[in-house]
Amino acid sequence: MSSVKIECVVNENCKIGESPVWEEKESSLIYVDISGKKICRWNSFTKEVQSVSVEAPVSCVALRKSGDYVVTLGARFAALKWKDQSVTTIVHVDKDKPNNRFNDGKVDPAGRFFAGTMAEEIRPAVLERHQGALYTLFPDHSVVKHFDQVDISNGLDWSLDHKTFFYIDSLSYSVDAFDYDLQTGKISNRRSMYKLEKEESIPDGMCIDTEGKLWVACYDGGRVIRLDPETGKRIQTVKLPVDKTTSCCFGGKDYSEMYVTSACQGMDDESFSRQPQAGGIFKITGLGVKGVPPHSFAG
Ligand SMILES: O=C(O)[C@H](O)[C@@H](O)[C@H](O)[C@H](O)CO
Ligand SMILES: [Zn+2]
Repeated sequence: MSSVKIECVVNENCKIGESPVWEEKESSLIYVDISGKKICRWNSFTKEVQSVSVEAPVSCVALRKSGDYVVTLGARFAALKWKDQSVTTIVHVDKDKPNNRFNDGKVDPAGRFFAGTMAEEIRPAVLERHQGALYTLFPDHSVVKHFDQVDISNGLDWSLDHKTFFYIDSLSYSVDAFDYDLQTGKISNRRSMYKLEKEESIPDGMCIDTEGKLWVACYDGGRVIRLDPETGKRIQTVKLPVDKTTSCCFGGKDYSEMYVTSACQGMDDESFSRQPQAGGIFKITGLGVKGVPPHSFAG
């Protein structure tokens, strides 16, 4: 554990960096800046960042089997063609709630795109409560709503045996588990797996490693924590040089590096001058554990 190293690989101040995804064929990390309204791609060889700007908050990006990407843009699922810099709407959700937008999302092991919504924030973590819901976009472009009454729909991932779905509604300060049916994409039997401690602050994005342990980025906690779903205990804490750590994924060679996104929106000048890398992308090496490659949307 003493060989853990943290490096800021993209020293640009995303307003809300989110949704890091490793794209093996490009040796790149893709991610979004939600309120910066752009999708970014950092090439790990050239160290260059390319980006596509869009006209609404873009809260997550995922790979697509046919190539290119799917994103959540405002309250829409949309297709992104990188070369053309074009986005086309697939489905619009929460039409009765014009103040809602999508937040975090991820593709399940069968190629379905899960993403949840929230009311737009007045300032970080302050918003109209219970306005969000969790949705799945199926490969045939049909949409299912799993539940509503969500505050801030956030991190999600699946267990290695695909029998459990892990999910975070940030303002519950809990990492929850559901039974997962990979055949149908249905979730059931919600329970809390881990309750955050006060200093860990707000649970945000998360990912699973090859030992089946969960890594959760703690917004305002300046850390990622490693949880054991079997025991419901925290087994490791890795602190970062910024407080607003938003999400994490594994990438790089054999998925042995962890990438962490962060935010600077809502910081005052004083805290920004103390944390000039706020909103940057960080690479953590030396964790001694690998991650699982991301799945691609099958539609
Ligand atoms: O990054 C996200 O998932 C949200 O879009 C953010 O707004 C933060 O989670 C939120 O501010 C913390 O409560
Ligand atoms: Zn998030």
